Amino acid sequence: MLRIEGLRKQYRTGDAALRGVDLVVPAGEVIGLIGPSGAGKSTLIRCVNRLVEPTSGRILLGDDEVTGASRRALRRLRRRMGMIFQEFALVERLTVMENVLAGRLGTVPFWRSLTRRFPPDDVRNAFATLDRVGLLDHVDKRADALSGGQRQRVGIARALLQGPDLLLIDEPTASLDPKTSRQIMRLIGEVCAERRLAAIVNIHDVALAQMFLGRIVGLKAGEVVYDGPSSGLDATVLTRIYGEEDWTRTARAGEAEAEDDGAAPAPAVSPAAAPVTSMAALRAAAE
Ligand SMILES: Nc1ncnc2c1ncn2[C@@H]1O[C@H](COP(=O)(O)OP(=O)(O)OP(=O)(O)O)[C@@H](O)[C@H]1O
Repeated sequence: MLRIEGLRKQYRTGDAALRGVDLVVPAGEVIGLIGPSGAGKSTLIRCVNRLVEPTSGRILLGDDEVTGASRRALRRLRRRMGMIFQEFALVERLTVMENVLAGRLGTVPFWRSLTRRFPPDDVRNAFATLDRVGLLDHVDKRADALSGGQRQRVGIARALLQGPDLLLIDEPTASLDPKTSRQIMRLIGEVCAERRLAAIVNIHDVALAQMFLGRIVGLKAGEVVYDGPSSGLDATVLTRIYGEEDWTRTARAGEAEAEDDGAAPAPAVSPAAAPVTSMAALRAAAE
């Protein structure tokens, strides 16, 4: 569970990006964070893992306080937070498997990374995770040979391999076509439910958020102006969040049925150990 209490962020420039945000995300729940440009969505996500230092307030992951944690404690806490990015953040010249194993770099001893061997359990887990996200046939492909949807699946698998309690997901579908976007959103919802992960998805596409996420938090000028079911996102609420516009079509689009994407459901395990070609690149990606 993630708990945020009275979170404020004032940048040195004087911008008050967050003005007292309270939010609880239970294990297994994925919330959609929406709001106009500049509302504070990215700041909120970055405060949770303290890439941006909060000005005041408390953030707790389970029973552990993120705010005020020492550098060492923060490193440990960050391992429990998987990040998924809009631009995927893959190492282009490395394979799918190597990119996914990068999710374990924070936990393997340095000598193992030098010998380019990961513990067999990590490798088994990587195969099972790649199977779960539908990429088992692509483990040896280089990242730069993948489609956008496949790249995002690698990003999801890498975050999952960390064994996180929380996923912080920044615009996961911004560079994807509409059908692939639906597949990725569906996959995120499924894996979070299966693994009881809390997740925050920063998302601009309101209809997509409404279609796949049960709960929506609307930010405006650093304040939560809506926190409720996605079915409650009607024209009045959208006006409160974004301002005046004809919202009738957006609100209706979110009610449309999602299409089936045929994602592979059953995990299979392969025990082979994977050599890693560039540990420096993997470490860079993991930091
Ligand atoms: N590094 C920074 N230094 C100073 N001000 C910043 C910084 N980052 C963000 N801000 C300001 O904080 C406010 C919130 O920005 P933030 O990027 O969190 O919004 P957002 O909702 O994620 O916007 P978008 O949807 O466009 O990404 C804005 O006024 C922005 O100008």
